[in-house]
Amino acid sequence: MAFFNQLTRRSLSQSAAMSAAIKNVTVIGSGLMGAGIAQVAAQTGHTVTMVDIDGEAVKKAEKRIGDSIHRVAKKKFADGDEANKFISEALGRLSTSTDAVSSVTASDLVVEAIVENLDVKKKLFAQLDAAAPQHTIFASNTSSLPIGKIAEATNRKDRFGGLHFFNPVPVMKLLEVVRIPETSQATYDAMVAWGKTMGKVTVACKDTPGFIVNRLLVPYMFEAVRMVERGDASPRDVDTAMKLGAGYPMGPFELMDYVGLDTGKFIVDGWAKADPDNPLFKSSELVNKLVSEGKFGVKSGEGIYKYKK
Ligand SMILES: CCCCCCCC(=O)CC(=O)SCCNC(=O)CCNC(=O)[C@H](O)C(C)(C)COP(=O)(O)OP(=O)(O)OC[C@H]1O[C@@H](n2cnc3c(N)ncnc32)[C@H](O)[C@@H]1OP(=O)(O)O
Ligand SMILES: NC(=O)C1=CN([C@@H]2O[C@H](COP(=O)(O)OP(=O)(O)OC[C@H]3O[C@@H](n4cnc5c(N)ncnc54)[C@H](O)[C@@H]3O)[C@@H](O)[C@H]2O)C=CC1
Repeated sequence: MAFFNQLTRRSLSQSAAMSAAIKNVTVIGSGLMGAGIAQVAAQTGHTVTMVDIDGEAVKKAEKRIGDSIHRVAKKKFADGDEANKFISEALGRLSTSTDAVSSVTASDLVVEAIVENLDVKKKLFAQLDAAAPQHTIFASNTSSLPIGKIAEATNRKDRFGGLHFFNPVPVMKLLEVVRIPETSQATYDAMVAWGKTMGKVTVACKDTPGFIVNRLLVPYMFEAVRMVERGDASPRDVDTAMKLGAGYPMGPFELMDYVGLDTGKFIVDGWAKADPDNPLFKSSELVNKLVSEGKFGVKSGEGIYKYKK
């Protein structure tokens, strides 16, 4: 018992040391998710570098962060001066870059939120592994790819895990923390502790397809698409039905447009490849067609529905 307590104390103090050390955060990818993660990290006192290969994407992200942080501050502070102070301090902690490798040299934690493609993620992590300090924890925000496969690109599997946020990050309270067999206890504890400093409620999940939420949500969305493809109901009526009949804040088609049909397609295509006989992972002609036309949803101005640009 004394030995166990000693071990527990040691691992707790190790993880406390690691989480206390998470001050500098690099977020790679400044799309829907990366911008949200960078914003919340800056709001909660971290020094943040937000990186994207695309300079235009960085500019768009800065605009989205500006809008979102004003909404957050308005809700948080009745006093306008306090709200302005909160905004300017948070934005003061956030810088941007288009060079991933040079942005991790002083990083304690790297959260990757780039395109949902295994080879692209592995290539990025291999480059970062060579440049980041030894203590730096690497995490992927992937929706559907195996964390263990992404980690193979590095020599730091013990300091690698999944940190899966939800869209919109400043609003959604959940963070799924995913460990692979090699993730050390200290790394896992540091990721959970960091999630709490980000104001999130964490749940633990093994490295299984879709973790918890997406394993349930993605088949539900694609079943809604199949219903429309069969001509059983219109997207509008399905959305209305699920909002008013099941209490969901958005119907499945509104949510697909919100998260991005391209991301949805990457997810089911990947799962179908790994498990071709699973009827829940069948792709959809409608989604494939929209994605091939560049209709990704809200972010491109059109998906299932049309949006004002
Ligand atoms: C194809 C399959 C692909 C799957 C892809 C994988 C995806 C993943 O890996 C995991 C995911 O993220 S799944 C998506 C999870 N997200 C959801 O389910 C969102 C559902 N929608 C909602 O909760 C609300 O409609 C929502 C909160 C979005 C908006 O709420 P409302 O409709 O009530 O609209 P508002 O009145 O504008 O907002 C309500 C309150 O929230 C604040 N707010 C909204 N957006 C914000 C943002 N971006 N930044 C900061 N604050 C924001 C807003 O201020 C408002 O606050 P109150 O003034 O207090 O009401
Ligand atoms: N959209 C959603 O609701 C959610 C998405 N995710 C996951 O988060 C990740 C990002 O998704 P989104 O933000 O929706 O995508 P997005 O398409 O909005 O943004 C991705 C960004 O990554 C950039 N990028 C691509 N390759 C890069 C590289 N090598 N280096 C630096 N930047 C690069 C792109 O220029 C783009 O700006 C994906 O893995 C996705 O599965 C996780 C939770 C929710």
